[in-house]
Amino acid sequence: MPAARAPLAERETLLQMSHVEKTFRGDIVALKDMNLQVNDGDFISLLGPSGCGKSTALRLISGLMTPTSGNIRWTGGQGNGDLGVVFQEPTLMPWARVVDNVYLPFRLRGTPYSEVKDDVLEALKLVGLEKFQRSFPRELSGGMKMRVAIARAMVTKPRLILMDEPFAALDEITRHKLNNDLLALREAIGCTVIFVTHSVFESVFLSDRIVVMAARPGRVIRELTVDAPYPRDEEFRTSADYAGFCRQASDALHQAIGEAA
Ligand SMILES: Nc1ncnc2c1ncn2[C@@H]1O[C@H](COP(=O)(O)OP(=O)(O)OP(=O)(O)O)[C@@H](O)[C@H]1O
Repeated sequence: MPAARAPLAERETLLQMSHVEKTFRGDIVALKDMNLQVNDGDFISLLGPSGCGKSTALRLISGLMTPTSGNIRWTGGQGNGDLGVVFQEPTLMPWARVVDNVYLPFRLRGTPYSEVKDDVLEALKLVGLEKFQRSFPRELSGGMKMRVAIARAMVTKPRLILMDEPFAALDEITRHKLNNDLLALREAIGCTVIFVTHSVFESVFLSDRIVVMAARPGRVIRELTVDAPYPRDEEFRTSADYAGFCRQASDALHQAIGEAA
């Protein structure tokens, strides 16, 4: 069992983005002076209108891109397997069975399957797909494919998981279910999450910190704390507290859209 999360104010810094700027083609300022401290155990949502630089921020943190200026530093350095990434598309290998898709991060490191079989099967169990380990992606629904992608991102028990609108293409009911499952999974492996979304409701349900961004240039304009305990469930989703947090986040999002207009 992972240790209980420390209160927000007492968490240790996992990584720090300092004065990060990203410019494309010389004049498209995707991000300007972005500062973000990510602490161990945070569930952070990056919430903002289209084009405010949410995906760019995630790609910079993942190391897929480098900042034009500023820097991103992991406390104590980034170790092998510290990071898992889930994109909007599940990006599974269509020719490989579910179990082989989840094994992939280990295979890329050259770890034999026999050494990590238990981890792979545990990850599949955590996403409720142990009975589908021999299936191919084409035999799965959209929600199930996304579960495989999440299992693959979590199988190495990374310290940080980056998720770029993973549920945007799913219907509302499936999305709610995956939101519930994601929180349960996070409890099980105890990782930190940065989650990109356009949805106020999703950001409030999942996160304890919401970073609201505005576009042109992409920047952070507000940060909100969702001070509601985990585990969160349907009772939270229908509570007055939830409605209140959604109102705050919605106001901040409207401010972000107004500032970009
Ligand atoms: N490779 C690129 N080349 C040129 N411009 C880019 C590139 N990637 C992103 N941009 C621009 O940078 C800005 C931020 O894009 P980004 O995709 O990070 O925004 P976003 O908030 O994730 O948007 P969305 O919610 O629509 O996915 C946009 O104006 C986008 O057009």
